[in-house]
Amino acid sequence: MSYLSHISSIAASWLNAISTDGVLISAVFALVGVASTIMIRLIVRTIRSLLKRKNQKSKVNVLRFHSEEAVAIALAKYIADLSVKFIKENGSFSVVLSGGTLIDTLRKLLEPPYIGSIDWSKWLIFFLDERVVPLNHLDSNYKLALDGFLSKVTIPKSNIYAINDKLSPQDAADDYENRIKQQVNKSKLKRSGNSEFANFDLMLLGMGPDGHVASLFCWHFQRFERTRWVTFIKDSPKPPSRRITFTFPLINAASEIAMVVTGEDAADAVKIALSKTTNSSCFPLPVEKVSPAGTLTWFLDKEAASGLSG
Ligand SMILES: O=C1O[C@H](COP(=O)(O)O)[C@@H](O)[C@H](O)[C@H]1O
Repeated sequence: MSYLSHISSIAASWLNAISTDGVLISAVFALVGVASTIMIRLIVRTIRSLLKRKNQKSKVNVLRFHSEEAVAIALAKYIADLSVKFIKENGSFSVVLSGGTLIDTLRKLLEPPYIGSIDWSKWLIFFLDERVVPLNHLDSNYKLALDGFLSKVTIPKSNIYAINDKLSPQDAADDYENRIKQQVNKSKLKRSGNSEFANFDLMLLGMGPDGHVASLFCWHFQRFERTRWVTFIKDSPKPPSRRITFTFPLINAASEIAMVVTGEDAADAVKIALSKTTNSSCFPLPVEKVSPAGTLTWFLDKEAASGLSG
């Protein structure tokens, strides 16, 4: 790339020789040289990252069940099997939880055989997104997970990474991102092979009827974030408005993602995402940007899958 600066300086010296105002012309050429070098670097970097993303093809499984109960049963087995696998491989199992209906769908893990056989002491829990409210507030995803799941298993408290609820959305996002980075630096979490981002073992995602995942919504720029690990939103279309959220690069650096979707409300978004039909109002839907380094497994009940053929 430096040949551009070189050419600019040769041209500048020619003009310098023929111009009475050579200093000005040299400065202009030097500036043009620097600007074009920067632009070419940016273009090359963008093309490289687009190619990398194109090459990152997830393995996708779509599992359809006759009822929400059957989804809950299959999900528990899938999670328990991954727990054994990752604990064997890494000595720990890093799990990222969504809020919403997902927490109730985890209920079969609280029953035999899983409750007694899973090595809960090795689990590390993070939150995919969180509402910036006190942790004991009814809107808190942490409270939802604590009441419905975490208080009923023996995961050490120090392995549960709640957000700092005393901070503003921006500071809470920075703080959560830094805490995840610290765990990577201490090797408690792995780093992704393809990127700088943390590589969580399993992310459990829910999806809203509008196709949002985490707190990444249509018509909101957070879903285009490329460098941050965790970002914030102050005008979430779904209340409460102030939230923090993992970004897509961090989500897509995961080894396994389960997309757990139940109920008729979600059928349109599921159809758009899985039958690749286009959607005039928001393209692509946030859920369509979920494309992990590893495997994406959809868990759908009959209602959620009702728009799919077959
Ligand atoms: O606001 C949120 O919504 C999504 C979807 O929730 P659901 O109740 O429709 O399953 C959830 O995944 C996210 O964590 C939450 O903050």
